[in-house]
Amino acid sequence: MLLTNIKVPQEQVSFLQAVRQGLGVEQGLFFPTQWPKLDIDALLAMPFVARSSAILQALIGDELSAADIDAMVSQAFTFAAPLASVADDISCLELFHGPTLAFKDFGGRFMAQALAKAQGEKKTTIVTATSGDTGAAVAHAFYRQRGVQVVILFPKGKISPLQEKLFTTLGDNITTLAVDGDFDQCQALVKQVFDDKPLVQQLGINSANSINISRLFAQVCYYFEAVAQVPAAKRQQVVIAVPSGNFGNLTAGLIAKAMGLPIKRMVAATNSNDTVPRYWRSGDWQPKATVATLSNAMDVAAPNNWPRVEALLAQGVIKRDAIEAVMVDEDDTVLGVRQLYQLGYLSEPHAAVAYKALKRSLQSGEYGIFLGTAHPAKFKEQVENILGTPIALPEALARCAAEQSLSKELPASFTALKQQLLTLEQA
Ligand SMILES: N[C@@H](CCOP(=O)(O)O)C(=O)O
Repeated sequence: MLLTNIKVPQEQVSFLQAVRQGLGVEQGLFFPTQWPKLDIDALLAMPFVARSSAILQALIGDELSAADIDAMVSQAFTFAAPLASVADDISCLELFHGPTLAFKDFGGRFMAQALAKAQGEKKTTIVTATSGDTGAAVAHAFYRQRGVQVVILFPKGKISPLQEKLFTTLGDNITTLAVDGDFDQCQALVKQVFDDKPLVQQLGINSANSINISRLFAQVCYYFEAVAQVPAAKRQQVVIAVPSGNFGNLTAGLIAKAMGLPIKRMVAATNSNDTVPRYWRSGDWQPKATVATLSNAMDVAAPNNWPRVEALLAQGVIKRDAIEAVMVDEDDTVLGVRQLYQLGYLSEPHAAVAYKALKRSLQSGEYGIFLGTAHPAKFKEQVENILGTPIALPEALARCAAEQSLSKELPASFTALKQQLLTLEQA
């Protein structure tokens, strides 16, 4: 399967080249122009890992053997994505049963497998920006991997304390930089690194953000797993609400739909950082300064993956009415966490945003799924404040909670970042 640079379509690369390179020229994202059509009923009858391997084989093509892809998926997807019933015809797809308790484990771990195939042990420096969950997933997926240095940029003081502890306490080949700025500045810095060609060459620069297509392909698989768990009689009525920040998760769902998965509608749920819902209404792309919210991982003003959504629309494989864009403010987020708790379901602000957006969108006869992108305990303080009840820590969080953060501070400046990267190379 060839991937095309969305900005510079003459640049076309294979899957492994896209994995190796990360970003195309002029900061263009790689994306396929065609989508494989699959036998959906046969796929939905398969177990998760075997089905995911079949999906990824169809997306990647014959550049990797079926046996290789099987092995990669078996190594990466070692945890489940269960659908938890919350109310009549509403369920939460729980994507937080991996090692870092967030949906990013699917993509981060699969990318580690894909990069090993693409690069072997060739020296690589993975520069990644996080607004909360990507950082930990990437750090754990590449921790102590030979030949790989990971540098994670996060907005200082703007992610939850436990999200931060999960990746800033590891050390070894994981360097973490607390940037004096917001997530968008961190992401812009990562992209700027790709523009410095001598630096890219010298350090073997890559990114494990959803910039890298392997991250997104992996995420397509859990949408199939969601629909596979819906009662057969309801499968043509599925509406999925996605807590959206950088819009990789929504893009992965739309890819699944483009491949034939019966998803009636996708609801892009944002917090008050509502560039997309405003754009969807007005046609004006007007990112505003980021505001800090309870759902901090979605505090993104200029979602990186939006050009990929536009590409799917331009390809004609996704119709405009298949996407609804809904903003959920802070009061409604709090209400969502409380209402879910009253229904007997412990949740957290990101899932609550998706739940509230789903409730606004869902019509009679439809079956609603909202994505549970992170474990509630990652937002212990916020959830305890909202519910007034103590939240127990799973082992992964309890282990790192007491450890010392090893982060260094960094101004939001490319020169300062470059200096850090070069210092790391000399160490
Ligand atoms: N919400 C993300 C931001 C980075 O998104 P990515 O999908 O491009 O890695 C986070 O939690 O870090």
